[in-house]
Amino acid sequence: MMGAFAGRWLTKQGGANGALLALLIIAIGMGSALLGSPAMLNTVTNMMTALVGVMAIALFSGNSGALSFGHVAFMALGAQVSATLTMPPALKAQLFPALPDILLHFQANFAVALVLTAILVGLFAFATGLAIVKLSSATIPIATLGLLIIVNSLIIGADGVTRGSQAVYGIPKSVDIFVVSAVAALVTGFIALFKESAAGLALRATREDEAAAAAVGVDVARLRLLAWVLSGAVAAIAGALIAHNLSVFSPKDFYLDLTFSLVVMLIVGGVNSVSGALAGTLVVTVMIEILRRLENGFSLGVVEVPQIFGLTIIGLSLLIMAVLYYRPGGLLGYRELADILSRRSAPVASKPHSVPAQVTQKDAEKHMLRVASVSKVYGGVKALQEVSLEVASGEILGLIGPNGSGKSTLLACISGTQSASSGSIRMDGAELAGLPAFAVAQSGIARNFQSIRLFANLSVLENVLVAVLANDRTATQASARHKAMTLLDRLAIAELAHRRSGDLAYGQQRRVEIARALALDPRFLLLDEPAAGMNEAETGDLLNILGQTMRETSIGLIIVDHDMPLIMRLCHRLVVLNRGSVLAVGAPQEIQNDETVREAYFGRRRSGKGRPITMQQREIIA
Ligand SMILES: Nc1ncnc2c1ncn2[C@@H]1O[C@H](COP(=O)(O)OP(=O)(O)OP(=O)(O)O)[C@@H](O)[C@H]1O
Repeated sequence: MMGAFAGRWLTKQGGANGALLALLIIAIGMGSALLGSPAMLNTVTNMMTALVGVMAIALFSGNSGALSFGHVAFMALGAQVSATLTMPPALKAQLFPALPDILLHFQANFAVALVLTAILVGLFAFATGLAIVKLSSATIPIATLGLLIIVNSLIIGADGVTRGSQAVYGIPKSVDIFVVSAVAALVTGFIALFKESAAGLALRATREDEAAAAAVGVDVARLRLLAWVLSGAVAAIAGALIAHNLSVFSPKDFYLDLTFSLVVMLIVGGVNSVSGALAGTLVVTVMIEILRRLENGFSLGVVEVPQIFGLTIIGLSLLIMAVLYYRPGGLLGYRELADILSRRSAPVASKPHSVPAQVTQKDAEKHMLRVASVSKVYGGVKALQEVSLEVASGEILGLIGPNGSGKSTLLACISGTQSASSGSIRMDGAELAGLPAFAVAQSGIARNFQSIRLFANLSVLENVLVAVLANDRTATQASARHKAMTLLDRLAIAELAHRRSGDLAYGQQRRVEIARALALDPRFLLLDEPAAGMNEAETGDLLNILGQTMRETSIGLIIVDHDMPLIMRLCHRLVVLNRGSVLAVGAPQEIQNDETVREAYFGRRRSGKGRPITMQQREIIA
């Protein structure tokens, strides 16, 4: 159990990057303790507490792609809770008159309080996260800002137990440069590990494309909730560190100003990189120190510049605008310290593993996918009307029909990307209609998308790894990598494994998408125009790959394509859709000679209604 857990969490890259960043943080902390002036020591201590807050936001926002303005609320709660847990009862009685007796008399040391604070605020994050993770990446920032405002108001309102808007003082001073450096190093190392873990990788896939991630079996909401809770607990630790460093705080210390500074640090360094979060914190801290000194007025030789009110905040605003304009990905973009030190701007290709020929075990068991009377209505558009079809293991079913006849909609309904308005979709008797896309994928139905939807900023290997890890809970990172490399080798793209998938040529991207779908070990594969945009040679290669896959596995395939020669050569049976209904079903030769199909196409042409028939459609009626 522990072995499997570690196998999914620990990666060489995450470990190396985490260790490097942790060492750097310890070096900065120890360097300032040994060599720095008291003022510098103070600045570095404050920077380390801010760093823990920045890392908390990086954990959620960097991996999920949804920016949070609400984490300072968890910091406020962290400060409040750890102060309450550590202060002497007599002082608590004076400051918090309405505090329940049990809390009044409970007094823990800092280490115990820190753990309890992380757990309690983590539970609060869980409760709030249940709603927040259901929102889209575009609406999460505003919802999290709302959370900050609500928590701030609640803290001020509950003055009997929080001291309201007044300062809480007398908090034991338990934090020095050594404590804060150790905590910051641990937190940063943990977040670097999380980023490369199975959960972190899947979360980064959802950042790139939620629908595509769900289609390979990733439960987006569950992973976002995990990251939200972990990051809430880390933010609470940051708040506790601030309280026990300064010994005093008030709610205004944990509000919009701090939120703005932390978000600036994160964006300046690069929200998608843990090393970037550290770099941003260093750069912005130095800048704040300089601007604060200049804010009170300074001399430029002959010219005396007077006090400039708000210079610090103006400077930070200009900095963030400049970074967003010149380097939208922040100083480090997607790069990590470990990549930079090994001089890799992007990971380089490695030799593929020696791989067995067989990817998926040939399954003796026969599976059936049955679509019965499925309809789909979009507003006033009846995209599908009472469509029924079935496909068996090992069968290749071609789904053809004019543009807009409902082919993509049918694939979307089967895969759970869209929910059918009515009807039933059963695999081996189990109802799939109504299941979310990730559950349909996990039950054994894989798909590609008509317009390619790769996780563009992940490597080719990572694209496939996400799918392997999401569908095999027992897979370790090592075993999943081996399987992913095997699939890439099968698709003849193993040498591209470490390239950023968004940089590949169209035909190569199509192959990555198919490898990613096969990584689910699917019982049925739904391919929507897999040959679109490919030249003749690429289409021929694809045909060979699909043919070989079908020979070696028992996958049932539904393929949509306008490339009639490909459909005719590949498919055992064809279903023709027309205006959302099944027009004909039969062997390719029968369909070619089918009067209804011929009439439907001729009819459309003669009447002049609808779109003109394509060259490929002309072939079917030729
Ligand atoms: N999200 C949507 N909202 C509204 N209407 C939609 C939506 N998706 C598809 N439609 C409509 O449903 C009908 C079927 O579209 P669909 O994309 O399934 O056809 P298709 O056969 O796959 O076409 P093509 O061959 O061009 O890909 C069309 O009239 C289309 O405009």
